[in-house]
Amino acid sequence: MSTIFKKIIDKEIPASIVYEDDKVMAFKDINPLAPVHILVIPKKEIATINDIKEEDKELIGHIFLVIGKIVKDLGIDKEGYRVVANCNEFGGQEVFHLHYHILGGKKLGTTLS
Ligand SMILES: CCNC(=O)OC[C@H]1O[C@@H](n2cnc3c(=O)[nH]c(N)nc32)[C@H](O)[C@@H]1O
Repeated sequence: MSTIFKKIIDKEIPASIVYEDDKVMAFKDINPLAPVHILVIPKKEIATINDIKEEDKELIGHIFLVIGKIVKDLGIDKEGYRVVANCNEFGGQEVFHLHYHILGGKKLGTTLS
């Protein structure tokens, strides 16, 4: 089942893209919860963390290197930021296309639940 993120990948709907290569895209969250709130997604349609396969390990590693590049480009690498991935209902996942949230730009609270 296609998601709204697939439409963003296919440029069918707009997004404020901050990074793109052949395997990964990053764009600003439409409902930012912090001064910096970016979503980093694989272009490959992987629904949740549960669906990541052995064959995806290079891709997942690449996603984290892209996160490292984005936070450096934004100048928030040293002050700090949060990377969050939600899985399924209890994890609060709303869009079933794997995505990593980068939250930063302010001191974030410690509540993790
Ligand atoms: C709530 C955490 N669980 C989750 O699944 O996060 C999905 C995240 O995707 C965001 N979002 C939804 N639709 C769109 C859209 O069309 N465009 C953009 N740029 N972001 C979107 C939403 O605000 C949420 O933070």
